[in-house]
Amino acid sequence: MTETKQYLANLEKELKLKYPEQTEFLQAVEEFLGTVEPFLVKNPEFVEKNILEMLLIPERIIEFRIPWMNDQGQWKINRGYRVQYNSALGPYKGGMRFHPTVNQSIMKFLAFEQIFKNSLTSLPIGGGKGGSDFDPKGKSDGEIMRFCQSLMQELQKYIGPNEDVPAGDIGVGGREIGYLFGEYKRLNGYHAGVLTGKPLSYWGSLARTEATGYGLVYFVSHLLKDQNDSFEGKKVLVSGSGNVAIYAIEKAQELGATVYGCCDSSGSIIDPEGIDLALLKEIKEVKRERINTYLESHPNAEFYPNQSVWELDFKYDIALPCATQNEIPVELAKKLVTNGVQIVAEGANMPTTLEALEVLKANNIVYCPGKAANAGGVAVSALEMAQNAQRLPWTFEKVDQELNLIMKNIYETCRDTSNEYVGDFDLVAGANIAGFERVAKAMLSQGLV
Ligand SMILES: NC(=O)C1=CN([C@@H]2O[C@H](COP(=O)(O)OP(=O)(O)OC[C@H]3O[C@@H](n4cnc5c(N)ncnc54)[C@H](OP(=O)(O)O)[C@@H]3O)[C@@H](O)[C@H]2O)C=CC1
Ligand SMILES: O=C(O)CCC(=O)C(=O)O
Repeated sequence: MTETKQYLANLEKELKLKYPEQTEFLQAVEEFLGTVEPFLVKNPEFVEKNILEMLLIPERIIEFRIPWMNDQGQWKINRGYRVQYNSALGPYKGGMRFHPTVNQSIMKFLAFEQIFKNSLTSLPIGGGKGGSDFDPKGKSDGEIMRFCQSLMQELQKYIGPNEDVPAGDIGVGGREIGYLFGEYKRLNGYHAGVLTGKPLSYWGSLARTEATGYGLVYFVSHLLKDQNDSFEGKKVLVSGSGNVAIYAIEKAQELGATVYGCCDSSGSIIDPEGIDLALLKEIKEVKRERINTYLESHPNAEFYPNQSVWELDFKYDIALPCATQNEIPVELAKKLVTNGVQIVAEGANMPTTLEALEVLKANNIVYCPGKAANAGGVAVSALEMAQNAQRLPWTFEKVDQELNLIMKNIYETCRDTSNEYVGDFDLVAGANIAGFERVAKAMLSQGLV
């Protein structure tokens, strides 16, 4: 084993001993450390100065309780988190997730990945993430509002337009950001730039709602262009049916693909005529219903209860996982292979397990890691911050054009960096090394802080 490999193995071993229960965090770190050796060999100063050990420890983790009252007058308590992981490149930036599975391991993995994602955008944003184990499903508007207000009572002490700028993630969209913003304003005055993903009537950015899904499809379209190919005529499946999934479907359809299926946590639908996106938006964005209600208007579609789209027997070209972490374990990766998939591009954060990734690699399936492919959302959040600071809203076309350029740049950076350091087309290594390089240089020049 080379000295650098040994150094990396020791870092990983120490973390495993310290946090054996933080499986998602350890997984994200293992994937990252497994790819950066060629860069460290060429740039030994980062090993000498122990930048990696510093990078692996979050600058700060804030954990707090969130008391709130339900509609029946009962007292409820949830846990809240904000992981302020790394501020070498700018204020901490990353979403808030409301989901019952949220714990410190999930928060840390998301914030860790966010550092490199944000770095890849080339915009001035550090890495952070937060959320709560609160389950928004089945809650009334009043309950959501009271919960968000209580969360912000505590979180407001730690955030600000130049300190830490949260946004949405699973379970947090425009409605929740609105309630969070209102409470921050009541306590601190009007600071438009303290949150992104705001509704348009008060300093939200046009195209932020669409940005992650559109950005994902732009990323893949630049990859396809490199292969003299395009989305035209491609068969696509998407997991999830939330913000990222819906706008990935919209852009893929616009570019000529047919998206046959998507899902939520209750099951999957396949529509042989292609997903009716207007109906899906009505079900998910307006009525907040379960996905099987799609069949009321499209009886020719099939509903597969409790099955993810990746479990189905269906031939398609492109898989866009847009639901959650580890939704593609090894057995489903094998299923993707037998279903004839050629490209897997992640809208979700870390939806593919490490073992599943090996299966995809072994079968020469092009794999686009989330930290590169889903960076469009946070990139447009940074553009929202720029608009808020300028006090000028940009047009949809301007933001969308910038987004496409940013995704092109991220794709090309990952491709070229992997060629330079690995001598191969490996977008995981490319994303990790290019994302790390910018952060590491900033950390080195800022000294021991
Ligand atoms: N929003 C953004 O800008 C960005 C989001 N991402 C990532 O994209 C993914 C989706 O986020 P987003 O669309 O915003 O979230 P939403 O809450 O809008 O949608 C999430 C979707 O995924 C499904 N889902 C979530 N958890 C599970 C689960 N455990 N099992 C099965 N299905 C599940 C949900 O189904 P159900 O409603 O039934 O739970 C829903 O359809 C996440 O991984 C997020 O981190 C990445 C970059 C930016
Ligand atoms: O827009 C943002 O700041 C957050 C986006 C996010 O949470 C993510 O990229 O995973």
